[in-house]
Amino acid sequence: MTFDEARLHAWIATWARPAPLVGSSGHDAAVLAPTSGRPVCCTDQTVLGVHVEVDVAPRRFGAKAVARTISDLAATAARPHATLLALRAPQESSETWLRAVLDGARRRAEALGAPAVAGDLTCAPGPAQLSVTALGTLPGRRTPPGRDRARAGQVLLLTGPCGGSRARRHLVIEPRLAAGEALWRAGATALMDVSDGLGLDADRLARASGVRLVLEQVPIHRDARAAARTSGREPLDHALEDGEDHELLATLPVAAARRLLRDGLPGAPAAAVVGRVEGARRAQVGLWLDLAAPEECSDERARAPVRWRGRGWIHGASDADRSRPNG
Ligand SMILES: Nc1ncnc2c1ncn2[C@@H]1O[C@H](COP(=O)(O)OP(=O)(O)OP(=O)(O)O)[C@@H](O)[C@H]1O
Ligand SMILES: Cc1ncc(C[n+]2csc(CCOP(=O)(O)O)c2C)c(N)n1
Ligand SMILES: [Mg+2]
Repeated sequence: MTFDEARLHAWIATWARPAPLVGSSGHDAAVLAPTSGRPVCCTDQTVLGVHVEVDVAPRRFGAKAVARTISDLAATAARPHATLLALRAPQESSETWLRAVLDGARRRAEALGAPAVAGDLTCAPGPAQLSVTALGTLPGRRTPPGRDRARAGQVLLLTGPCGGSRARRHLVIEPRLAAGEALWRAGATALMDVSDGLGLDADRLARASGVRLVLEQVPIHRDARAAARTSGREPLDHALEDGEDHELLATLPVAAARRLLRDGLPGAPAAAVVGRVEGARRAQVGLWLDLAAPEECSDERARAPVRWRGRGWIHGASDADRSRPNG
């Protein structure tokens, strides 16, 4: 069997009723029970050949699409509530494959606390694509976190090591939901997930906030060291440029960061303070690296931070100009 919307709808109708849904299943739009907290929403497209290899296991495709969307809720300190799944695939896709994509997505969504409440199916030539919209809630009244809210004097915290995600981790993303909420409650103002590369995303955070972000250490994932053995690139560059780590970057007061790390950040045992936030004139805004260990640097000038000039993932950029997004 190939793509047949009617058959797929009939199969979807057999799914268990999702908890947040109070309206009719299979209706034009899903009506949900009221929730406490402020509504939060985000959406991400996951495209075969762009975000996953074309021969990916279909359940993994579905699961990744959901997890990477929900990572944006984690980056907002929000609690997941529901998801919508929009699948587009070519006619020749087997029904078994299509069902597996949707089932992988549905199960991951359920496990992350955001059952799939609605969606859409489209048959069209070209690569398959699953677009996931997530709804969540932000508790309390505190100002929401924003990538534009880093302030001079804060420190930069990263929830885990980066790099080498393509080997495996990008398919099994663990959104840092508990850590995101704990960071925000502890006083983090800027929060962001690392999807396009630690360097590029930290640079975006710095520019959105109008500050100079100084990275003093880069926790390198063992997958980055493994990737470097065959890529000819440094493990540090893998950590700064690979992306799809889905760790959180946060800026917060130093005392709050120390307290959180002492008590343990939930779901993020390898979290660490990795840098500092400085006020800056316009020309200094962005990400800077200050990675030299003090004992290796008797000369004070050797410790002068250098501007980060690496690469990251920018859709539409060719390999040649994917770097230096901001001049
Ligand atoms: N088509 C669009 N319409 C409105 N806003 C958009 C559109 N595309 C992107 N944006 C906004 O631009 C900003 C950056 O988008 P982007 O998709 O890069 O998000 P991200 O969080 O950086 O990436 P990721 O989804 O990989 O975590 C977000 O605020 C997003 O909502
Ligand atoms: C087949 C294949 N090719 C390349 C990559 C790497 N990759 C794709 S998108 C992206 C950034 C995040 O995307 P977005 O900005 O859309 O959130 C990265 C690092 C992959 N995972 N699979
Ligand atoms: Mg994000």
